[in-house]
Amino acid sequence: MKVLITGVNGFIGSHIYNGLKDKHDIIGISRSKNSEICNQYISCDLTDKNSLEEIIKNNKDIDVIVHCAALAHNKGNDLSFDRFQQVNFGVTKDLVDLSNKYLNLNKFIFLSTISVYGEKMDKSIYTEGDECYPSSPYAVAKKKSEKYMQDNCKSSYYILRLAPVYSDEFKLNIKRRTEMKGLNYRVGKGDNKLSLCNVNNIVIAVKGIISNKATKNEIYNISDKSIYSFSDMLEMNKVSKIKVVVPKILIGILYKINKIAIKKQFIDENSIKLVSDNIYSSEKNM
Ligand SMILES: NC(=O)C1=CN([C@@H]2O[C@H](COP(=O)(O)OP(=O)(O)OC[C@H]3O[C@@H](n4cnc5c(N)ncnc54)[C@H](OP(=O)(O)O)[C@@H]3O)[C@@H](O)[C@H]2O)C=CC1
Ligand SMILES: C[C@H]1O[C@H](OP(=O)(O)OP(=O)(O)OC[C@H]2O[C@@H](n3cnc4c(=O)[nH]c(N)nc43)[C@H](O)[C@@H]2O)[C@@H](O)[C@@H](O)C1=O
Repeated sequence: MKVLITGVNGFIGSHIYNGLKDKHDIIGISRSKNSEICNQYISCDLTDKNSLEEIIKNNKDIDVIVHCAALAHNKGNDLSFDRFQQVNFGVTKDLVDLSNKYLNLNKFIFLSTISVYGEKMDKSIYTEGDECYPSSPYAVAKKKSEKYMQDNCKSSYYILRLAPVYSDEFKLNIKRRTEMKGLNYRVGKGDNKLSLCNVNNIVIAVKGIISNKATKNEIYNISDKSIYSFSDMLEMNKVSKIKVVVPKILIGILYKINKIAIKKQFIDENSIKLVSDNIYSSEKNM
């Protein structure tokens, strides 16, 4: 199969590349000039639709697209709503439109996020059929991409809603929940529960989809079978002997003050993430 991986130099794209490279012919795109891993690499800012169109026109034999490129991890200097729309929605839309126009595409795999469900204090388990209430610009753009794909993609599509992803080497999502200024911290007893996703499980899912083991035109939560407590995450990221314990009630008060007075989406979203259970079931059969 000829597979196009966008965001091939990124954390997840590079793992998918390594998992597929022995059996498939892979073209990789990212923004950076060079790729240390991908032989058939094209450097392209995907927001430049003309350049993307040239790439697609010149590779009409692409069978599968794995679309990983996005602004993730609050990266980049321009974090405006418009920038998330441009990169995280606009590029997905262009890729769908261009693949409809030029390719006889077999499968379009889109890396979405569990953030599309939105954060809720009083809800702890999220499954694919649940209503979505995305709040951050990142999540809004991802949800809009999902909808565009469902309404317009002519090939089979597969939407993967990833729980926060980690590997043995890359634990940013765990670090952010357990470490601040070089010190480990814990909220309350550390017993709140969370789904995480080992990057290898994404590679397994993508391989399964490419080898026709998944039902097409579906959305799938992708997460580890295990559910983790914040104390488990502290074990995965021990950086200091001292553990700062932040009382849950303090975060609860901040959450309430924010609702009434400060009204910052960042505080709302992240206080919910720290004091509630967030389980993204991956039990749906592929
Ligand atoms: N990591 C996680 O926990 C989660 C990730 N996801 C999703 O998975 C996908 C991959 O995430 P991850 O690998 O962690 O993120 P990274 O930031 O590591 O990788 C993102 C990739 O996208 C590329 N990219 C970004 N903007 C552009 C652009 N304008 N043109 C071309 N390439 C661009 C980057 O290129 P370059 O490096 O050259 O700048 C990079 O290769 C994203 O869609 C993300 O939303 C979803 C849920 C959780
Ligand atoms: C599924 C989802 O997974 C990942 O997102 P996330 O881990 O859920 O979200 P986050 O990184 O915004 O927040 C996680 C926690 O971390 C703290 N927090 C936030 N921002 C800073 C921050 O800038 N610094 C520090 N120290 N802590 C922070 C905050 O306490 C919060 O509770 C993404 O890769 C995303 O791509 C994705 O889709």
